[in-house]
Amino acid sequence: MPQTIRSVAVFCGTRPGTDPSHLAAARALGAGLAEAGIRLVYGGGGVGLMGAVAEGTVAAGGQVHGVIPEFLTRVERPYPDATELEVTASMHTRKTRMFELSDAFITLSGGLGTLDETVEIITWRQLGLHDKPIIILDIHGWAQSFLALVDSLIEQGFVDESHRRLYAIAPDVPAALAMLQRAPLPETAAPPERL
Ligand SMILES: Nc1ncnc2c1ncn2[C@@H]1O[C@H](COP(=O)(O)O)[C@@H](O)[C@H]1O
Repeated sequence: MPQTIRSVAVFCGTRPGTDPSHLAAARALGAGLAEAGIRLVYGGGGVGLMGAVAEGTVAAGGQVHGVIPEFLTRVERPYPDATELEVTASMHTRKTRMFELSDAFITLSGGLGTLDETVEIITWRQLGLHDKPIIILDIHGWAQSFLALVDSLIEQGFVDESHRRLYAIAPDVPAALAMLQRAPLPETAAPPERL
């Protein structure tokens, strides 16, 4: 019997955004992961959408593993009820640990940090460093400007058209959860020294 996804990293904002649908999606995603028996791995913060996704998971009885660099603990204020909170020495270690701990990645809405995390995990897949599913949630049109940028880069000959298949777009949380449940457990992942 094929193994399924057990642990998912969620990338999302330290702010809630102006439209309430982002916060609602964060809570629903957290709860949906818990109900599917999937552990949430995330940046450890208790603020904005990060806090909401963790709260959604814990409220539904799920497991939360936060990974936060020491220097950000005063700014992103760790979510107090996480099952586990790992404090790293640097941003790089945080990213590497989140990568190691996760079988798949979901991007929820967010700002520049969320974009950085998303683009990095896509480019690691482009480089063959892993084959873990990457799902981008398009809540309230959040992903549209990113998708338009990729279209423009393809049109200008800087990105191969096939690279659109490195990630999937989900219109809402139930669609993202359904994609996760259909995904096989990835087999390939580079050792941390290659990242
Ligand atoms: N350069 C960065 N690399 C990785 N993660 C980052 C970076 N800058 C900020 N972050 C983290 O991303 C999340 C979300 O940040 P938003 O800017 O609110 O999207 C947060 O944990 C940042 O520490």
